[in-house]
Amino acid sequence: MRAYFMDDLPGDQRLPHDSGNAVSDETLDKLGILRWHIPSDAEGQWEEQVNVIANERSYRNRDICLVTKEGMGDAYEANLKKFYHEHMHEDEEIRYIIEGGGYFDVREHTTDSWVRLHLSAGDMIVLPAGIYHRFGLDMGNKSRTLRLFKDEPKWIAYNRGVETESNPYRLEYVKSLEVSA
Ligand SMILES: CSCCC(=O)/C(O)=C/O
Ligand SMILES: [Fe+2]
Repeated sequence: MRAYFMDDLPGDQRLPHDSGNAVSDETLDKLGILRWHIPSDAEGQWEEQVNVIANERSYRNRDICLVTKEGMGDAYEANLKKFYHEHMHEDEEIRYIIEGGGYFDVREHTTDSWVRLHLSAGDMIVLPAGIYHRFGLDMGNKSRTLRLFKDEPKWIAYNRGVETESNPYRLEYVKSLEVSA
C-alpha cells in the first residue's frame, strides 16, 4: 500500500494524482487507520491469516464485493459514483483486496486534504467509524475485495454535510483525534 497526499488537479480520478508528498505511518496511525499486507496466494492461505485478524477483532461476517463492469452490470456507474462521494460509516470499514486494486481516499483532519491510499492485492485496511473517505478504482478497472463486518453485512453511507457533522460516530472520531494530537 502506498499513502500520499493527492494533488487535487482535475483529471481522471483513476489516475494516481500523486502530489509527491508521502504520508508517514505516524500520520496514518493518528488517523486511526490499521493496515496489513497478507499476500493473496492462489492456495488461499491468505484467508487463514485474515481469519486470525477477524477473530481477534470480532469480525463475524463477510462478503465479497466485485467492482467491475461485468460484476456490477447496470449498477456499475451508479455504484462507482456512490463509492467516490465523500462519506462516513457508523462501523469500521474493513477491506482485504483479493485481486485488482483501488484507492481509498481519507481526509487528513488538520488540513482537510485528501490522503490517497493505493491498495493492491494482499493489502488489508481498517478505516475507523466516523472518518470521511471515498473509494475509486485505479486504471486496472477491477477490485475483488473481501469486506468484513462485526454484525450483519450492511453498507450505510452518510455523506459529508451539516447533518453528518453531528452524527455521534463522527463526533466520537473527531474526539479521538484530539486525544491523539
Ligand atoms: C471496494 S469495497 C466497495 C466500496 C465501499 O464499500 C466503501 O465503503 C467505500 O468507501
Ligand atoms: Fe465507505
